[in-house]
Amino acid sequence: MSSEEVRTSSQPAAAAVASKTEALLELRNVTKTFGGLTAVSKVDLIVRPREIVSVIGPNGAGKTTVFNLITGIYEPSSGEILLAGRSLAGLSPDKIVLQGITRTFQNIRLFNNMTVLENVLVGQHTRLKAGVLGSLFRTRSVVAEEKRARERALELLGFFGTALVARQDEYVMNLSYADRRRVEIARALAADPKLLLLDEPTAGMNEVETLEAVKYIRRLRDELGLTILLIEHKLAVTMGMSDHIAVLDYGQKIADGLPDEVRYDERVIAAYLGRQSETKAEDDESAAEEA
Ligand SMILES: Nc1ncnc2c1ncn2[C@@H]1O[C@H](COP(=O)(O)OP(=O)(O)OP(=O)(O)O)[C@@H](O)[C@H]1O
Repeated sequence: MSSEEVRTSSQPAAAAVASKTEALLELRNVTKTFGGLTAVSKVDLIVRPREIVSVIGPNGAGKTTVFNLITGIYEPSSGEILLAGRSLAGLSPDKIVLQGITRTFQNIRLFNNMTVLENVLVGQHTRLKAGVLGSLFRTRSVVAEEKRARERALELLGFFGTALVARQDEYVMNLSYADRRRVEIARALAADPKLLLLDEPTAGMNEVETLEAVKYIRRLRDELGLTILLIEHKLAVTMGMSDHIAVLDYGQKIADGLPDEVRYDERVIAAYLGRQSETKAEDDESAAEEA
């Protein structure tokens, strides 16, 4: 698929005004080490409201670690992460969700033994007020809150059309891969985020499903006003919809710019080609060993 095919509707919208707008998310000189390994090294990143920003890079470049740092799964070894100017230091993942950051995962993480609707309801739990006593005695306010939560969950499923609403009582394990990705996004939306992190939202999808995903990611920004940071391996997808693209290699940010700037950046080309030739050399070595 060419980037032209993906770039079907709006051009990156926020880039023109980006330099004048305050950051929603800011990484300042963020480093994460695991023992002797530096997974993320002195990374700066700015994501402004209503931007779609991609983080790309070869395998092992540090992309997922950046997501885990933003969502509080890991603490930076040094540096700072701010949301709307406020540091997220020391906040647990739950508290970071309450600040307005939610995510999806590279390997879809849904509760397979729960229905589509129940999975989306789980996403709202951080926002529900019912305490233990209220839930036990099912007070009127708890019943009303549950009703509102179900309505909201159905509304979120409806964002993806009528198909998932019709299958609200189906176990998620019976859904197609593409539908499970949609349910995971609906669950992330249920916590009412400002910033949505999508970890490889089109992984495992065919070309038609990928184009569909590109459209709804744009709609998340255009209709729900969300800011989106995504990791994506399909370069045509990122090139077609990103306001800017940050490129990581061995934990360092080696480029950050408009799609066309990044596409022709010599360091970026070298990083991708370098890793490919490493992989090829490893393949050749193991083939030689096997022979
Ligand atoms: N919990 C951890 N403990 C030790 N090393 C880790 C841990 N998490 C990540 N790493 C290492 O940090 C580096 C960056 O990994 P990361 O998963 O962030 O890369 P990535 O760019 O997301 O890769 P991929 O595209 O393959 O998912 C790798 O060398 C990885 O082995």
